[in-house]
Amino acid sequence: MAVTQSTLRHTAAEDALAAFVEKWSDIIRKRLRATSKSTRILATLALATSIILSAEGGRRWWKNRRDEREQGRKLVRTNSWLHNKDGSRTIYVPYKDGTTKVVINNTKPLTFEAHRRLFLNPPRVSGLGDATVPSAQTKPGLNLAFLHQFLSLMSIMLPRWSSKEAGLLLSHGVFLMLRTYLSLVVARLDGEIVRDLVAGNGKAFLWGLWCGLGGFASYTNATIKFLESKVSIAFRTRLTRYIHDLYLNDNLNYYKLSNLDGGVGQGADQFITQDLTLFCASAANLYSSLGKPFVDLCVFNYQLYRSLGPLALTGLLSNYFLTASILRRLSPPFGKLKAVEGRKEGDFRSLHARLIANAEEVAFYGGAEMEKTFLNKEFRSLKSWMEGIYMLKIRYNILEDFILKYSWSAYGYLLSSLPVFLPAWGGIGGAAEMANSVGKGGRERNRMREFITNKRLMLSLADAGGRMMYSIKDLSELAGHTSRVYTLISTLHRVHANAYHSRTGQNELYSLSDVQGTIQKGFDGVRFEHVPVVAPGLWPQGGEELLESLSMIIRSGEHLLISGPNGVGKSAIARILAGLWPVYRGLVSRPKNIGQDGIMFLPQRPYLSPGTLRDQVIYPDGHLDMREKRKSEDDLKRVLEEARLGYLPDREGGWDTRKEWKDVLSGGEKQRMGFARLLYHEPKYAIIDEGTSAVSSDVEGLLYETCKEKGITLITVSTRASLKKYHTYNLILGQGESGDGWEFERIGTEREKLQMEKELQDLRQRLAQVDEWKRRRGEIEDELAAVWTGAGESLPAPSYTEVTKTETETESASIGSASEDEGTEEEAPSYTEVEKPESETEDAEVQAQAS
Ligand SMILES: Nc1ncnc2c1ncn2[C@@H]1O[C@H](COP(=O)(O)OP(=O)(O)OP(=O)(O)O)[C@@H](O)[C@H]1O
Repeated sequence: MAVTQSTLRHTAAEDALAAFVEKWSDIIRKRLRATSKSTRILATLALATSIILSAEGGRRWWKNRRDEREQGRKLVRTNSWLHNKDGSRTIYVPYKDGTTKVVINNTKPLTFEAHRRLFLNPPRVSGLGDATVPSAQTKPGLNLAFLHQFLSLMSIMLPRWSSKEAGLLLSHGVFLMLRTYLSLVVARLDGEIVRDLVAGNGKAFLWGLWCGLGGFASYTNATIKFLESKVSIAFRTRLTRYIHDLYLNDNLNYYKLSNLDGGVGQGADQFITQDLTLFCASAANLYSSLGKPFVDLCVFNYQLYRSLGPLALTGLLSNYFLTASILRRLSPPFGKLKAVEGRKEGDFRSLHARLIANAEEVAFYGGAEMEKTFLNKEFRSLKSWMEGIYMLKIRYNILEDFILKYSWSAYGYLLSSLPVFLPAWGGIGGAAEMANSVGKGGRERNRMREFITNKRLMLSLADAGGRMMYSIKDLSELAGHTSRVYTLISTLHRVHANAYHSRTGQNELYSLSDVQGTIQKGFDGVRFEHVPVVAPGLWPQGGEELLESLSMIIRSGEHLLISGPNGVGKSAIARILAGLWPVYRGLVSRPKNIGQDGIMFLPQRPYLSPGTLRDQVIYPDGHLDMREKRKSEDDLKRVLEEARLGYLPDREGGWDTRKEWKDVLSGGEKQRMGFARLLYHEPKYAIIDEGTSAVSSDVEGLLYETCKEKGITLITVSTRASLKKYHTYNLILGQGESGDGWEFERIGTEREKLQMEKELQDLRQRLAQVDEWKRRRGEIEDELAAVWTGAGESLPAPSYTEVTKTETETESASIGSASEDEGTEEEAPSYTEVEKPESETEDAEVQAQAS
């Protein structure tokens, strides 16, 4: 029977297909017959052209894709990217077997300017204060400040309604609605299944079980979760790129943020990694966890209003407000607690990062115990803070459950009884009560039905309302994360725009609001005009003056040595010149940035970047920049040889080797790598801060001479006087009694000549004593000769080598026949042995000094 059925169905399907094909071929045939010959030729030509064109298009597309894949692989291998004409960058990231192309658009300066108002001049009503102290003034929580902060961040995360993020939010919303709709359909289906079961309708019952709604609902739920993660990562991408653009740019904000401003403490790492992630995740989660209950609340409230009347609705609404205000009043300040927790997490993490960065130094000192103490102390502080939060959460949860679960249900019964006790106010239910057209039994059944319906509604409503109320806690935690991210961005804006204004109207001396000097870029030389050298304090504190006023000028080809005792401010001059520290007064002129006509700084602590060996030599250039400069690997090899590092590519396994270079290279090698960079970039000016302290003195000389040969004007910061010979000028700091004086002099001037002459005079005086020493030696030799003759035999004075031999022989002889030999023969050579070489050495020394 079953077989017959399937065969039947099979033939029916074939028939239908045949009929379909027949029908359409008929139509096409008829149309063709109706068209003229020329139209047919034209159509054939058009078809042939389009086939040819699309084949060519396909071929080109395929070729482009292949080229792109090839380029991607190459760029990934060399760790570099493409600069596009509009300032954006194209990078390739590994994806599956190949690479995928990502275009990164830099945030435009105009966007930063537009946002500055939001972050530096918040509306007065938000209570965020002025730009001087961004958000630390206001406690993070559910207040207007939170609203302002959140909306400001939203303007970055959702820049346009046509952006990808808006699309994601929209589709997320659609799926959320779909889920609400599906839960309604499922509820109805539930009812139908029960009805069919009770009615004994097996076919309909099974059909109800097998309908594909379950699969669709699961798909919807999974998609909602997926879209939530997509929204979160899209928000995070926007914010991270924005922050990176503001953090890493020519204004050196990454240095100034922690060294001059201090608004975000030790650094931005915890803010950018942890707090940003938490903020984006909870913002995306809140959208879905608040969206559905909100829709439910609106729908169910309307239905209850219809069945229970206006009084019940007023009661319901006042209940919400009352509950929300009680919960808000009695809830601990979760926002603030979260913000402090974030800070403590950051401190703990940065201690670990510090240990990793300084592992070798700590290991040499054997400082594990001490470091452990620091780490445990920080962790204890974090742990007790978190325990405190959990204790507060328990109390809050008890209160929350009591109100939302028990008081609300009692209140619900009260509202459901309204149509019975106050029928005039009881909506449709009350009207039914008052109509009183049915008998007593009928009225009770009606009341029962109404009550059950209302209770169902009330339960759903309580669920939705409860979820909204539970979200109060999530919201205040979100407020904590929001405040952290807002603080970071507003501090970055403040550093970027240099927006330091004194609140009292009076500037503290040498604070960041007291910067009056000028820095001029593009000058062919280095010039300081009445510039105080000041070590800055963290805003709003003032700085510490190291030198009152410095004036000097260095032109191309004039090399300068800045010397002086430790901590006097030698590196400080380099920091001012590089723009790390502000020019508080006067004028600083310098060449433009790194480049052929520019200036390059070699810092005191050598820095090695992550990447290949090639990247170390060409830093801060990338591989593509190197190509654009038309430099080849042979050039790099030559540069390494000049820096006495020619063996590195062979030793490390080629230019593409990637290693933790800071551990692989020795101290001296790191410094020589700095010189290799200098010789690669060949800037016109270079500032070398203690750049050869770990390099042997013969190589040091060669490095200096090579740089000078290449036409690099050197400004060296060093305590080593031996470097003087490579320079034209010397700036000596730490002069005078208080140590804040300085002298700027030419090396090899009249004064220096006088000094040298004084030293020569000393030498001559010592040489004059040489004749005296010679006479004395003659006397001693005469005396000795007399002693020898007295012993009965005159021996020539033994040479140094002979002495060594004699000594050994003497030793063995003395072991063999200690009693036989008398002291005279053996003792005499040892006397001469000491005397002669000593006098010879003296002679040599004196001659060397004289020469
Ligand atoms: N980031 C900073 N913020 C504030 N003050 C600083 C900072 N860095 C250094 N200082 C202070 O500035 C002063 C000068 O430091 P600088 O590094 O210029 O000394 P230096 O003469 O180069 O010493 P050395 O020969 O030891 O390198 C020091 O007293 C130091 O404490």
